Amino acid sequence: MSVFPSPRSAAGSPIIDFDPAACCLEIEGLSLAYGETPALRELSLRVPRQRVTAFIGPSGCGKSTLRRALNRLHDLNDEVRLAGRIRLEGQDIHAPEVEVAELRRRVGMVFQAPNPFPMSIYDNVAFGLRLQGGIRKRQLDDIVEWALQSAALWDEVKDRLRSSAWALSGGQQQRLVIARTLAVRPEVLLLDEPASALDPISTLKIEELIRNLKSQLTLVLVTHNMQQAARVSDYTAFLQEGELVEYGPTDRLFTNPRLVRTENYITGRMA
Ligand SMILES: Nc1ncnc2c1ncn2[C@@H]1O[C@H](COP(=O)(O)OP(=O)(O)OP(=O)(O)O)[C@@H](O)[C@H]1O
Repeated sequence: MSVFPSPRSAAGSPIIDFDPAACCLEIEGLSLAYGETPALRELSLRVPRQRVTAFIGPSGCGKSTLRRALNRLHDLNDEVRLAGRIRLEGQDIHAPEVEVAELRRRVGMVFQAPNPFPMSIYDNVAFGLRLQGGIRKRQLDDIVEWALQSAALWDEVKDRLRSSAWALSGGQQQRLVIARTLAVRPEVLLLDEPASALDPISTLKIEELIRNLKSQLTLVLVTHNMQQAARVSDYTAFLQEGELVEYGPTDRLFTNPRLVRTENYITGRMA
């Protein structure tokens, strides 16, 4: 296809050969272009279940485009052309029987800037559950508490659940947004630079939370911050110009990269 002139690296697109049974997401030959401009080029990788996988790479390499593709946020952009396949637990996310709203419940997303809704702490967390309907008040209370506990926020807010979410600090707001996302029981949590707007202490709390959450679900972390990727992720995918350059266990990729392009990036020889 002419808009995807895929200049693959000499080493080819390296795939870690995870057993498909251990994978939550499988991306196969994914290419995506905005009009005539390619953003992802024949990208293939498997994201293992209940692990943290980081996508790193220079600005414009396609990290956010890939993250958006994972829960079909490009659907309404007529300019976008997509080829290849993404499977969630073995099912093609573009299959006609897949409902986009259900896909987005299963693949939750947390953005760079905390975006609590203009309502109480409780109502923020209950929001998605109320939309689903059919939940009794007592059950809702339990899930709100569980989600706030899971997001390591319960102790700080349990006495003011009816206060405005906007009265929380930035770090608390981001944990509230994570609680709101967890409340609908996603299988995957996509985090796009989740701590970049936060102070160092709030950042450490978010990082600890990410590490703890992998006992419950699969996490994908999109970040510019290589130290953060090194601290919290189990696997790291390095992207450049829309191509997957190298993918491997985080410890190995940062200490012993296989390709010069990766080494140049992680040692700061390339912006
Ligand atoms: N909505 C869009 N329309 C057209 N081009 C886009 C759009 N979004 C991204 N692009 C282009 O696609 C390429 C990849 O962008 P993307 O935002 O995915 O990169 P990124 O690695 O997330 O960058 P950053 O780290 O700066 O956020 C870039 O060339 C960008 O200009």
